[in-house]
Amino acid sequence: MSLLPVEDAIAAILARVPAPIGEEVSLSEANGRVLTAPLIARHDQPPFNASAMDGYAVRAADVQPRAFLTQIGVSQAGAGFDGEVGPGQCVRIFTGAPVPAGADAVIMQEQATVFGDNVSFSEQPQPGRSIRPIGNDFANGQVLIRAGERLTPMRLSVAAAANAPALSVARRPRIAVLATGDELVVPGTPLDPGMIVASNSYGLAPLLAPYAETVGDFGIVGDDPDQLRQRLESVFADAPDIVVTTGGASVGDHDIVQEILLSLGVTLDFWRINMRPGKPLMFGTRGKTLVFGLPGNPVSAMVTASVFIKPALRHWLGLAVTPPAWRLPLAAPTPPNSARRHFMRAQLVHGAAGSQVLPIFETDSGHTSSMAQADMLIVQPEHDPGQPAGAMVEAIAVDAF
Ligand SMILES: Nc1nc2c(c(=O)[nH]1)N[C@H]1C(S)=C(S)[C@@H](COP(=O)(O)OP(=O)(O)OC[C@H]3O[C@@H](n4cnc5c(N)ncnc54)[C@H](O)[C@@H]3O)O[C@H]1N2
Ligand code: MOO
Repeated sequence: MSLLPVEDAIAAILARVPAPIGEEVSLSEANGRVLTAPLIARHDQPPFNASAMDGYAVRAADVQPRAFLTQIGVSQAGAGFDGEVGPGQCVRIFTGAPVPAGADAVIMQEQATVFGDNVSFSEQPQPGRSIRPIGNDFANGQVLIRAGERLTPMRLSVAAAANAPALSVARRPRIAVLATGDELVVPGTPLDPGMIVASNSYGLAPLLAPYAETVGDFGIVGDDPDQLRQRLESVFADAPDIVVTTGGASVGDHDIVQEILLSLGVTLDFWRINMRPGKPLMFGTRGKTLVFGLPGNPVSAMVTASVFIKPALRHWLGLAVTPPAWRLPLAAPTPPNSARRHFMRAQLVHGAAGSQVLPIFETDSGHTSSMAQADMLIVQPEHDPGQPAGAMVEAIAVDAF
């Protein structure tokens, strides 16, 4: 049986992902979205020379020890001083207020001694002192956030400062999730003999949600061909962009997901990857809909979603930068690997030696409690002989977007 290399599978998936489509959203709805058009400044920021301190706007050359300047007015944020500061004069000014014409420095009020309208200063400023010059932050026409970048709270703050009420961001896919298996019951159900709680969808939905417009949970369906066909028909009738099934992906007599998908018009691109866990992953398309058939084992489902669906979703959104694979020293040795690439559960640990990655030695793809401890997946190459503690290894951060 030939197994597809991981890179080939990712390439095959990315080739099916459509180009990003832009939609306008208001700033308050844009967090986490990915820009499809650059954010370009439409004005200089600050829009005027602004004071960085509460104090006095002065002509720097006029400030001499024991000399008094005459205060001729006040400039406050939102209400600047209209006149000009002449020789021997100063203006009371507050943080963020426009620096009046004639003044070329601001002295903070802690350095001032005031007698009525006369002010002397204990500091002799250089021109430009405590002034934020016009355009110092950004200039009209400057690209502030590029297309393909994800909006974060800090970037949204800049977008608002640039006076953009709405942004063009990538439309997110609508995702449908369906669990298959006769043995499955929803969480909270008393377990009859042979039954298993269906957990996969509860991990997959939040894993995929940050990239999705919606993640619809189509529940559990048994391994009966007619029921599975009917349920998948109703999934496709909802016209999702991406369908994710779990279970029934392997070669057993009840593993009928592939057969039913094919009968419903899905074209299969591949089935079975040279990896563990997650070997029986299948991927295809039905019209414009991408279809991922994940293995039922819970660790296999979460690992294949992380390794294959996440990159597809990033590509869908037009994200320009793929997250760098971490290179971290091992906190403990790894055992030799088989011919399949191993995505090894691991923990990120921080100690005196810095950050290290600690392998979790559980390899059972049904072992959920060890998965719950993992915040990294060490990418162990095919036929890797095993590495000593301290060796640098590649790892994927489970929570990385
Ligand atoms: N003869 C072979 N048998 C198996 C092979 C193989 O190559 N030859 N591959 C194994 C591998 S690797 C995997 S992975 C599994 C994948 O099997 P399926 O995708 O067909 O999954 P199921 O048989 O339906 O379930 C496997 C396991 O996971 C539990 N499960 C299923 N769905 C859920 C769910 N939603 N939540 C929680 N747990 C779930 C299910 O009860 C089973 O225990 O096949 C191997 N077999
Ligand atoms: O690949 Mo299966 O997911 O190892 O158990």
